[in-house]
Amino acid sequence: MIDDRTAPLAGLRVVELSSFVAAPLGGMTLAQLGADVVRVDPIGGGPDIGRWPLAPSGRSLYWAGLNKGKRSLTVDLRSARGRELVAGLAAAAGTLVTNAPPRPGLTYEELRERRPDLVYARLLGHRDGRSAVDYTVNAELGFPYATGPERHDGPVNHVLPAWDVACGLYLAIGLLAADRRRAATGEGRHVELALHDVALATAGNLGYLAQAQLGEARPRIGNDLYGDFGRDFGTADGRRVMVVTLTARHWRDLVAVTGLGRVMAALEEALPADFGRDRDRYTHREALAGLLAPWFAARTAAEAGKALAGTSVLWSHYRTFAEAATDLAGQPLMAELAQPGVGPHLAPGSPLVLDGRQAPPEPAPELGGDAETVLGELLDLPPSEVAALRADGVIG
Ligand SMILES: CC(C)(COP(=O)(O)OP(=O)(O)OC[C@H]1O[C@@H](n2cnc3c(N)ncnc32)[C@H](O)[C@@H]1OP(=O)(O)O)[C@@H](O)C(=O)NCCC(=O)NCCSC(=O)C(=O)O
Repeated sequence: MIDDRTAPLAGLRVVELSSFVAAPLGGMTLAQLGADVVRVDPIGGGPDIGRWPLAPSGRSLYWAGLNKGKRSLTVDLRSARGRELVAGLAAAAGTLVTNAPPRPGLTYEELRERRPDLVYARLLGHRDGRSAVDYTVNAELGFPYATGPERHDGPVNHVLPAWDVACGLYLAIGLLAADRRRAATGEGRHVELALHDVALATAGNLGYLAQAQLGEARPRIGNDLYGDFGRDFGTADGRRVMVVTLTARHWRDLVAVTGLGRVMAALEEALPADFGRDRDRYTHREALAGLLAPWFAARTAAEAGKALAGTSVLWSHYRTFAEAATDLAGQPLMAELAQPGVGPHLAPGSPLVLDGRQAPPEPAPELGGDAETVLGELLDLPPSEVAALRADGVIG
């Protein structure tokens, strides 16, 4: 159970009209900090209800993973009665988070009439309201042309939906900032965030867009680290190790552990170069990698790891998801979760550690499974009225 120490948002109620990654992650982040988050979906589920990966039962592991610790209500959002019910819930909760296109009766302007101090946080694709997903935003901004093997011609997509993740967290921050202001002044707020803006801001914050404006093309460099020395090496047992040096100390340690001090010193003198400097390590990365590769090739991954473990060098074995899943029991973030429809498995709680404590994972709700408690607590509806709404097809 989430306890007081790990639930600083206890008392905050949020209605979430969402689907896919970003907005559900924002809502889950709030729930993991103790907020009461009610996800509202169309009857039968939103567009993400069956999204892969699936459990053998057919239940979506993606949906279960992104909706942990929430309550669920399903409503006929196409009917005026259904939307009226959701508007009442949003007004009662006082806070709404959404990435759905606004429906009549559920726009900020309409809801604010009912609840003047409403905090309404909305994720858009683009600023102007056009839809977008991580893949399309990425394509628009250049990342797929800077990703992948050096001699590859076309774009390379990334499997990590980075903008969705960043947006979910930004959405939670924006909502909490508005809620903080509301607590001080009583004012509500309309918070908007666009997936495209988050990606554009990040590309700008990292200097990539400034570099392009100044006329320099960012190269595609495979698994190499841009601007310093980092790449993968093959080991004697056919595995691969990622090695990164970011400081002069990391580089000194890598040279020492591989016994290449004299060779590197001779190369520095001959070039000339100073491998204590990041730009020199980057410029001469092919030569450096060529000298280092035999050390890795002569060792198993375990032997290389054992030698590197005592140094400041940043490194890791490459593993598949299947391999990473073999030692989850040792991770303090993970705890056994009895997820209905999926069965017991190890799932992450909140990565935030508060006074040394972490909120463990809570199961995702059964779709539509909390109608009685949600409508009873937020709208004071007795069970007979909830049953009537269900009989009329207004709720699922
Ligand atoms: C999520 C979207 C791409 C979905 O595209 P849309 O064209 O809006 O979908 P459709 O109209 O075809 O949706 C079919 C029905 O589902 C309803 N619908 C659509 N989106 C939602 C959400 N978020 N929640 C609840 N219901 C929804 C929609 O009203 C329709 O209902 P009826 O009218 O009743 O039929 C877009 O809404 C969008 O760009 N949202 C803002 C940005 C965003 O969240 N992008 C995805 C991030 S996650 C991501 O990138 C990823 O997972 O990958």
